[in-house]
Order: sequence, then C-alpha cells, then structure tokens
Amino acid sequence: MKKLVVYWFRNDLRVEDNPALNAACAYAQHTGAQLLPLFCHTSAQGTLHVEQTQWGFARLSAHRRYFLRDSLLDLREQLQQFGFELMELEGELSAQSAFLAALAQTYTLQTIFCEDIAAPEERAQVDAVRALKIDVQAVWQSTMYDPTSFDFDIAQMPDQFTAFRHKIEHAAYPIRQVVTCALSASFALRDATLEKFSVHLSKQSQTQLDALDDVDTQVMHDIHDVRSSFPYFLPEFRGGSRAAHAHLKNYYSSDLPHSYKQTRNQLQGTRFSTKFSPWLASGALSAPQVMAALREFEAEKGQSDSTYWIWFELLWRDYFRYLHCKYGVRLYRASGLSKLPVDLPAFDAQKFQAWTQSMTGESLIDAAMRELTSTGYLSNRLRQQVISYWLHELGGDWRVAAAWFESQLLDYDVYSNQGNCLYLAGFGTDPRGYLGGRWFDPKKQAKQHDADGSYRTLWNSR
Ligand SMILES: Cc1cc2nc3c(=O)[nH]c(=O)nc-3n(C[C@H](O)[C@H](O)[C@H](O)COP(=O)(O)OP(=O)(O)OC[C@H]3O[C@@H](n4cnc5c(N)ncnc54)[C@H](O)[C@@H]3O)c2cc1C
Repeated sequence: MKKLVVYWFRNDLRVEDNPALNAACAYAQHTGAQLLPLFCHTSAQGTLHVEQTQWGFARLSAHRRYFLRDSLLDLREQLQQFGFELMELEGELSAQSAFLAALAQTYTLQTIFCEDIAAPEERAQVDAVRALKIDVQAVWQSTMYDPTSFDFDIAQMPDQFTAFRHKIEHAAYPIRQVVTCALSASFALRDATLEKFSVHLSKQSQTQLDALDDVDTQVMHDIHDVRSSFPYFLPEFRGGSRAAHAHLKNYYSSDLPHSYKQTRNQLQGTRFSTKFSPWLASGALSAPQVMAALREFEAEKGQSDSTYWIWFELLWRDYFRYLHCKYGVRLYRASGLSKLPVDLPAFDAQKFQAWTQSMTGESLIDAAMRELTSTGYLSNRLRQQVISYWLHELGGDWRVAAAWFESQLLDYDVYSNQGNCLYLAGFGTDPRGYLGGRWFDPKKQAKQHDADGSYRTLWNSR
C-alpha cells in the first residue's frame, strides 16, 4: 500500500511561510510518503455553509462564503503549480470521519499535519480525527512569535495586555523567521483511486447549498458596494495570497505606515488602517510576513510611532491567541473569566432585529451596522461602539453579538473576536472589566469621530 500524509489546511490558506505544511513535506520526503492537501467545510451540523446559530441566523454570511471561496481558489492554483490537487470535503463531521477512515484503509495513512488552533471547537475537530486512531500533528504557527522561544510558560503569561507587552518588549524576543515553501512535485499524490472517495452531501444539505449559491449570486450582484472599506470584489482585495502580497507591497511602498497611528481610528476608506485582517484571518498572509515587510520598510524609510503601532496592534492579535492557550474553554463560558456567576439577559428578538437591521434610531450605530452587513467590514472604532451599544443600551447578551460578528466579518478570527467581545463585555482581561465592561457614548463618539456627519450620511442615506 502507498504511504500517505495528509495536510489539512485550516486558517492557513497559503503555501509560503507555512511551517506546519513544511513539517508535512519533510515527513513525506523522509518516509517516502505522498502528500494529499485537504480542506474541510465540515461542521457538527452539516456543512459550515448551511449552519445556523442558536439565535436563528446563518453562521457564515455571503460575504464570508465568497471570500473563502476566493481564498480556496487561489490556494488551489498555488498548489497546482507544485503538482498538487486540493481536495475539499463538505458535509457533516461524520462524513469527514468516514472519508478519513476509508483513506486509512486504502493507504498507509501515516499522519495528518495541520495548523494548531487553540479554540474549543477547532480542538474538538482534531480530537474527532484522533478518535479514529489517526495520528494528528498540530503545529503552532499563527502568531508573530514562537511561544517556545519565551522564557516563561504561556500558562503563566500576564493576564493584562500591558504587562504582557512589557514582558515581550523587555526580552526583545525575535519574530518567527519566515520560511519558504517546501512542496515538491516528487511527493504529490497522483492516484485515480482518490475519485472514489468523493464525499457527497446529504440530499437536504445539497439542496440548501444550491439555494445558497443562488443567493450568493444575487448577493454578489448587490454587494458591489463602492462605499466598502474593504471592497473584496475588486482584484486588489480578493481573497488569497496573491492579492494579499500585492496589497502588502503596495501598503509598504506608500508612506501610509508613517501615518497609521494618527489615522487608525478613522471610520471610512481603504487607507486609514492596514486592511491586513481578512488575509491574516484566512491565513493567506502570515503575521511574520507582515512583520518582515514592516522591518524592511523601517530599514528603508525609518521607524516612527506609527510603525511601532502596527506591531503593537499585531501584538493584540498574538495576545488573544496566547490567552486561548492559557484559558481555552473558559473564554467560552457565559461568564468568561469572571469568578462571579453571571445572569445574562434572555434573547430579545426585537432588539436584535433593531440592532442588526439598523433601526435603533441612533444614527452612528445604524450607519455602522449597515456598513457591516453590506460589506463584511467595519473599522475597529465602530466595532467597539456597536458592541457597546448592544450590551449597554440594548441590554443584550455578549455572546449574541460575538456570534453576529462571526457571521458577518470577512476577517472573522476566532481568537480576536472572542477576545475583543469578552473584553468589551467585562468578562475578559480588561482591568476595568469589573466595572461592567467598556461603555462608549454613541453621541459623544459621533461628535468626536464623525464631526461633519459624512460617515452617517454615507451609510444612512440609502
Ligand atoms: C468587538 C471586536 C471584534 C473583533 N473581531 C475581530 C476579528 O474577528 N478578526 C480580526 O482580525 N480582528 C478583529 N477585531 C480587531 C480589529 O477591529 C480588526 O483587526 C481591525 O479592525 C482590522 O482592520 P485592519 O487590518 O485594517 O487593522 P489595523 O488597524 O491595520 O491593525 C493591523 C492588524 O493588527 C491586528 N489588530 C488590530 N486591532 C486588533 C485588536 N483589537 N485585536 C486583535 N487584533 C488586532 C489585526 O490583525 C490587524 O489586521 C475585533 C475588534 C473588536 C472591537
């Protein structure tokens, strides 16, 4: 029987700077195995495309589905250049298990390599594969730093961001080195028997998917919204590594990194912040790649408060990842890290509808929520404000807001979303958390950040 190694792509849809993929390549080369690249759309309820939250909305908006589709297309083409064919699985987790079990019977399935994701659902996916007695090597790679280079155990990291940052800055740990792709056509799996493994969706899921594809076509027609701050329907903002690297190059060829700190709290446009997040979230771009480009920029054009601040914000991204390593499932309890029992409000469908459909009557909040649902992107400033409004003005449950963001955000990232939502709700690591979370006065915020009303006019006028 042929020896086989599977590389399971997750939130790392790239071939360059992918240490987990390189580990699979090294293993294949060393053992004489062939390598099969795989992506799974599977989830507990069926396929992620059709999954609903407990509050009755789709877990994946059309924006996210479209961006993912684009990212996978790009990955597929990159893999083809090395002679590999990406296999995509859809359906329930049981279908995924059936596929892997059948694979293990046909080949000598040595091991499955993948990116390690320290969130409960993602960990459960790996456990489900291990339950089939298949070896899974999950490699940590999504942060700027390699936590094994720290001289402290991640379980002992400081809870508060500032203390954590001081620790990192003081020790001047190195950013993980960018690695080049180790794929080689010599271990690409070429085997006609693979076709017999194509996994079919249940009839019902297939019908739902077809219906969604029609909706997507309609939505795509509607979402060519020129107001978008991340117009992912334009070539410059498409999903996948190629657009990501073109954007990275453009951004650092400009002087924008020197004004980042002054502009990052703005609300509208493609240039006020880096716009790296959707590519970082899908893994089309890695954090070390962003940092390598930042260091090159600094070497050529000098350091500034603003270039420092790009690193500072990326450190927040790292921080929420390490917090997951430290606290794991505790970040997913209704009370988060709070030691006190928490009585969360019951779901109020009317309030939820008002919030998500821009009918609160608070013009800045309505404008922001319209931008989010129309484009899948929202500035950091407005993310904070709409969450604050849901929690403090509408008295909502923070988990509903986190789920709505998960559904809508093109850059949805399990760590950053959960971490930021908990933080704002006061159940995370905010030192002011015990005062009930962060409250933003929408009128004051509108005056401060949209003094001339142009943002509200843009999003509320049609
Ligand atoms: C309630 C809430 C939910 C959020 N959910 C997500 C999410 O699902 N995915 C996501 O990538 N970001 C999330 N963020 C963080 C932040 O809003 C976005 O990363 C940022 O707006 C993306 O635009 P940008 O790439 O231009 O950011 P920039 O301002 O250019 O920042 C550069 C990079 O730093 C990182 N970053 C910046 N701010 C944060 C932050 N507060 N937390 C973690 N990382 C940060 C991102 O990777 C970002 O791409 C959330 C923030 C809030 C308040």
